[in-house]
Amino acid sequence: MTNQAESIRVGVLGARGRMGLEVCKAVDAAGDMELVAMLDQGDELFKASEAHAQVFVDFTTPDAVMDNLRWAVDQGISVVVGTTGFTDERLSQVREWLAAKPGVGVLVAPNFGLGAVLMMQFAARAARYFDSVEIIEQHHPRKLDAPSGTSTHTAHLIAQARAEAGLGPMPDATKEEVDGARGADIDGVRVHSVRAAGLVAHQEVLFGSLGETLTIRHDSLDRVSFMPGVLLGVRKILERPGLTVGLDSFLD
Ligand SMILES: NC(=O)C1=CN([C@@H]2O[C@H](COP(=O)(O)OP(=O)(O)OC[C@H]3O[C@@H](n4cnc5c(N)ncnc54)[C@H](OP(=O)(O)O)[C@@H]3O)[C@@H](O)[C@H]2O)C=CC1
Ligand SMILES: O=C(O)C1=N[C@H](C(=O)O)C[C@H](O)C1
Repeated sequence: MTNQAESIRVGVLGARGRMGLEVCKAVDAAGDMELVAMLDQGDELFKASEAHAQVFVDFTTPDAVMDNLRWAVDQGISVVVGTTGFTDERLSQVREWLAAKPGVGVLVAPNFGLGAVLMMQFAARAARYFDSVEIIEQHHPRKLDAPSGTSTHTAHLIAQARAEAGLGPMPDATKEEVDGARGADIDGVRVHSVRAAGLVAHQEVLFGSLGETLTIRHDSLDRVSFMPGVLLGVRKILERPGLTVGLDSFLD
């Protein structure tokens, strides 16, 4: 661990998990950060305030993340969140907590892969030009949730772009003979979740119109792919009070 005067003091929640382990390594290797707390299931959160963490990074579970956030915001600690499960209701709740703590920032990013952020931006841009669009997300089989946070966020962006362009429902005469055969319906966009050994995190957005298709695909082949985005979030969150959703505005 480094200990420089200017270092950002970082605590990691979910530190023994797949992402948490990678984040601990990345923070430890970053010259401008100090890894001051590594906490996982069963550890007491107060240890992070004793360690004077300025920023928490949370990669835990959808069940755990809200309690962690509540605690951190109350303590005046900013948080970079990768954990999934953020509904509009949850985001409103976080905004409410932050309203009482004006200097504190929370970044909730469905995907920290820079390529994945671009994939979502490209999909939102393409959405107005095509009659049909479906999302196929593919992940490792130990993932706890489906559909993925990334696919849900992409579906919201696409639905918003289609609505702004005045597009109606997509053409689809299919009667679903077996429940789930057509995937989940998220804001009118079908999302198909694949889970298979060997995969890490992958997503295709398939657009179609008469006589043509466009496929936008992103692959995270290793969890190191998320680290530049996580470190960027840690560096910027202290200057961004309030709630930020998605890494996009941190990349400008
Ligand atoms: N935004 C992004 O770019 C990415 C987001 N993710 C998301 O991040 C989350 C974590 O993924 P992943 O690392 O693969 O999952 P893991 O299951 O490998 O890691 C989660 C860790 O959090 C621990 N944990 C559970 N509850 C608490 C708690 N209350 N306090 C502290 N730690 C706790 C778990 O312990 P135990 O196992 O004992 O329960 C586990 O060690 C998921 O929601 C995933 O979708 C993943 C990759 C990228
Ligand atoms: O659980 C994962 O692995 C991932 N979760 C996030 C999601 O649900 O979108 C981000 C990435 O896809 C990896």
